[in-house]
Amino acid sequence: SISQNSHLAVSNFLCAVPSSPCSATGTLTVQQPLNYRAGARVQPADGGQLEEVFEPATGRVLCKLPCSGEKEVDLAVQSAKAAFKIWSQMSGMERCRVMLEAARIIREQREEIATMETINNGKSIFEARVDIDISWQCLEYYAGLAGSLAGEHIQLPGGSFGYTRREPLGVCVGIGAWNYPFQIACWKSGPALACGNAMVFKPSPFTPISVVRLAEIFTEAGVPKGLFNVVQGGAATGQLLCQHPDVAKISFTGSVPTGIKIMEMAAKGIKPVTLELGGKSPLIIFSDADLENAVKGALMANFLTQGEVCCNGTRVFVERKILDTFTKEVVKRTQKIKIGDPLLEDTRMGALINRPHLNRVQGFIKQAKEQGAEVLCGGDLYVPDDPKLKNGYYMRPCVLGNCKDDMTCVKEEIFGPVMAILPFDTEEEVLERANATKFGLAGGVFTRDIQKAHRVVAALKAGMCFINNYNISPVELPFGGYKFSGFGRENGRAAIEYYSQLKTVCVEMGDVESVF
Ligand SMILES: NC(=O)c1ccc[n+]([C@@H]2O[C@H](COP(=O)([O-])OP(=O)(O)OC[C@H]3O[C@@H](n4cnc5c(N)ncnc54)[C@H](O)[C@@H]3O)[C@@H](O)[C@H]2O)c1
Ligand SMILES: C[N+](C)(C)CCCC=O
Repeated sequence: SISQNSHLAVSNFLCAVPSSPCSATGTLTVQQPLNYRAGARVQPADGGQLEEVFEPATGRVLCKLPCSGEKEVDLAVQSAKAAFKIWSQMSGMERCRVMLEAARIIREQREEIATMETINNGKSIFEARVDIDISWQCLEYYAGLAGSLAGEHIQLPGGSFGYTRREPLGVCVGIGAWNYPFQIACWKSGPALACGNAMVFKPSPFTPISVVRLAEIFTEAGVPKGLFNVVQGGAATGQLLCQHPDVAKISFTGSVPTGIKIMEMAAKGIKPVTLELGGKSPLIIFSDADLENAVKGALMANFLTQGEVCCNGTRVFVERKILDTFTKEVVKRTQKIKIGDPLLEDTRMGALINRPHLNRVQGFIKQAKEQGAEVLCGGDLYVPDDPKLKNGYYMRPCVLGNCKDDMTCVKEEIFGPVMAILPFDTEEEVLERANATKFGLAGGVFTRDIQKAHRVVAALKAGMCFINNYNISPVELPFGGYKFSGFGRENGRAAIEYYSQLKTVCVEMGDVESVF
């Protein structure tokens, strides 16, 4: 069971006593407006096109979202600029106190935020609670670092010296994906605010709701009005943000094609970027692994958030000696995953984000079959008995056997609940195959041989590697990709590098020795 995982234990403890649910599936009324600027919810100054926002569990329209234009984007950036002047002058300890208060409020509102996230994203409430816990832990962690951010003092000849100052960048733009809406906003705002920056955040137009609550929480915690703003919209709004001359940095989470466009725009303004992009990560199971843990790990690596997870280990390489035993057990457990109303306590898989995405995932499975893969379980649409869920976007989690490395289902990111099992014979062979991908976000290995485990992860060309576990998220550990999966890091001390800049000061204590 998922509760065996020690990194989820804190969350599970809190899960045991949920406060009364704020809303049931099919009933949430979205609080409007959804833009947030200068410390308040605002209608966009030039809201143009309306986007429909869906509740994945039921398929109903939750609200219509006005996409912000140039004027609104500029107002949000100006609001952030004004707040930056105040926030950046505060001491790290002062920022720490405000951020700790924000973390406390998130904890207090955990059930309400998790419910909102579940209704808008479709993931199970069980998982949404874990996401919210990771979110407040992130703010707590960076609050802790805020007070200790410092430069260096360097002695030079004759009593002269130099020192470095770690300074904020200014107005940072955060652009998020729809799979972890609240958590992505915290992973970006945590280090950004700790370093003294202001932020304008644009969530995915599919999941615009919970981030506005984060903005309200920051205000309630005491940040200067305008320090964290939310601008709603899709690609056009995102472009306006990236191209704005007063934006100092862009932190993006999303797909590789959009990441490329973001980098092009950033290049024109010489703006630093963090790119958290897609993946097709390998999970390697050796025959000496603890089979029970390896099976659990494979499920964790593939089926969280309906498989819509960037770092999923979707290429599961299994040493041939244990292929049949492992596969049988994985299939058995996958078939037992409880699908349905994501707000029910025992549901472990909810609905995919929207109908086009569900169709896309189904298309990958159809193509996999055409290319010779065998569907060992699932892959078909799931229609829950509850009539209110009949238009939701559900499918049964799928395990594919008889996979080959050149199949589309093994090469491309599916971003759905589809695991591909691939046999291997030797360590050398599996490493070669595991690294034969344009992506490099994550990777994992299950083995009882400690030397082999470290040798294998050292050879994996991926930014986030797991030994004998998968997809846990301690906020203390840096997270980010190699190759087409992006660059820059979120979480851990490493993220500070990406939200600050070093100023060097050289101090002369003697006379100037001029060459002229
Ligand atoms: N590495 C990570 O940490 C991580 C985490 C979550 C998701 N992802 C990746 O995200 C992808 C799924 O998310 P998605 O479908 O929302 O991705 P996406 O690239 O379609 O959209 C991501 C965000 O970018 C915005 N956007 C789209 N076009 C833009 C443009 N031209 N300029 C500026 N902004 C633009 C979108 O509105 C959205 O807010 C998957 O590939 C997944 O692997 C990566
Ligand atoms: C919290 N997880 C499961 C590690 C996911 C991180 C974000 C990727 O989509």
